[in-house]
Formats: sequence, structure tokens, C-alpha cells
Amino acid sequence: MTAIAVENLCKRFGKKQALAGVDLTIGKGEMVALIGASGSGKSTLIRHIAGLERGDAGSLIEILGEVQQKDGRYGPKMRELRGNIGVIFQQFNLVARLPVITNVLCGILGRISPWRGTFGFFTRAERIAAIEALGRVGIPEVAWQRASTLSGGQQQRAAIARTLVQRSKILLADEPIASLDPASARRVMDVLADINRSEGMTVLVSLHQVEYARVYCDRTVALRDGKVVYDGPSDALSDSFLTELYGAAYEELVLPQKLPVKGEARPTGTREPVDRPVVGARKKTLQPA
Ligand SMILES: Nc1ncnc2c1ncn2[C@@H]1O[C@H](COP(=O)(O)OP(=O)(O)OP(=O)(O)O)[C@@H](O)[C@H]1O
Repeated sequence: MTAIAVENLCKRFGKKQALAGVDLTIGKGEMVALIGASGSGKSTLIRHIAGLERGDAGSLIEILGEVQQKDGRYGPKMRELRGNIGVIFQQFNLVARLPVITNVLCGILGRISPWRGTFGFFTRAERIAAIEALGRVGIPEVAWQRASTLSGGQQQRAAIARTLVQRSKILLADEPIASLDPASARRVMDVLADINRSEGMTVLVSLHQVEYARVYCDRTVALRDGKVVYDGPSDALSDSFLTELYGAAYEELVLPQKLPVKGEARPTGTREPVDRPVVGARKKTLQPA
């Protein structure tokens, strides 16, 4: 079944054509990378799929088989569909002065009465679910710390825990690792891949570096100037093919140093990658840094 269907999505900001007729279909349970140079339209596309922006006339987006927006108008099931979509951003979007658990519990605000949300009245079962979600992303011990005391990678994992508590079926991640060091970036990508596999959550993740797409996603969609210029296996995105797609801008999309995969020579100072004991692991395995 289709999780996300985008048809002829166009968006103009003044004179700038940010999206120019994007067609994209993502099946339930897929984990797809979205790559492109700066300004190619990745965030704009994700914001539309999340229902945070409306496209121009002629655009259509369906989520889980229901019209989310058409011709710049939201469909009747918009509110319900929003509940099915979790979004994480480069800037984590946590409330810094609140405990991590409260931030994670924000994931259920769409499902509970406004007064409970306003007064922060959460049941014991909900609090347990939040701590379990933090356990799923590997940081249960930080539940009672203020969000501001967490590292960037921990904050991003807390944001992912919030989408688990939300019980979203689709996770949109807009450059989730752009501001993280390589080790934290890999942990966050590991968590995304893990919840994709074990929860069957559909994941669309925009990435600046194609190496992460090659390692974590079977399929990559590449944007250039608001258009899809490639949609296919991530393995086929060789450096020479990327140069063909992007010209000089391709350098923006590759890491100066390749990511280490098992069996390959590693940069000095990094550990030997180890296989994670995950049944049905999709692709090459990185070290759980
Ligand atoms: N609200 C807006 N108003 C005006 N122009 C916008 C707006 N949002 C995006 N744009 C423009 O649309 C184009 C696509 O922007 P977008 O942020 O989607 O690109 P991106 O691929 O996510 O880039 P980056 O990797 O740098 O985040 C850019 O030229 C940007 O300046």
C-alpha cells in the first residue's frame, strides 16, 4: 500500500520556483533518502508532505490513501493525517527548559483533550510509554533531565522518541544529522533504520551527504532545482553519476572522507565496525559508535 503519493507538486515563492512538478510515490514501510544540493527543494518538499505548507494549483498529495491536499487546499481528513506523520528537524525542536520526558509526551498531545495537554496531566501508562520510547532510542536514563542538558545526538533521539509516542506511521526527517558529529549522526541513522525495520514505519529522510543514503536506504530520490532528477537504488549513485546529475555542486553531496563500512579500510582512530544483531538487516552495517 502507498504511504505517500505526491503528484505534480509545484510551489512558487515569489519569483522562485521551489518545486516544479514533483511526482513521488513511497510505499508503506520503505525508508527513502532525499538528497540534493542546498536550495534544491528538500525542505520544501518535506514541509508539504507534512502538511505544513500548501502547494500551488494542480498539486496533489495523498497520505495513506487519503487526500491531504489538492490544488492548494487541505483535504477533510487533514487533522487525522497530521497525527499519522511525525516530523523531526535539524534543530531538534525540543523545549530546552522542560524535562526530556515532557518533551517526549508532547507526542500524544494530538490524541488527548486540550485541558490535559495544557496542564501536563499525563497518565502513568503514558509516562511509561514515553520512557519505553526513550529506551527504544537508547537513552532511557535521560528521561528526567532538562532537554537543554542533552548532546545534539541525544536531543535528536529524544525527538524520534516523541514520534514513537505519537504512534505516527510516517516519519519525515528533514536533515536530522546535518548538525551532528559523525558518531552521533550514525547513531541517529541507526535508530531511524531500526524503527523502520522493527515498527514498519515509513521513513523519508533528507540528507546532505549521499554516503548515508547509500548505507542506510535502499532507495534515493535526488532533487535538483525543485525537480526529481533521480529515483532509484542508492547503490547506483556513484560519484561519477552524481557529477553527471549535479555538475560542480556534487562536491556538496559527498563527505570528504568515506564512511567506514565493515571490511573496508578505516580512517585512523576509528573502531572496527561490528554487526548489529538485528534480524533482517537491510544493508551494509556501520559501527554503532
Ligand atoms: N518561505 C520561503 N520563502 C521564499 N523562498 C523560499 C521559502 N522557502 C524556501 N524558499 C526557497 O526555495 C528554494 C528551496 O529551498 P529548500 O529550503 O526547500 O531547499 P533545501 O534543498 O532544503 O536546501 P538546504 O539543503 O540548504 O536546506 C530555495 O531557493 C529557497 O530559498
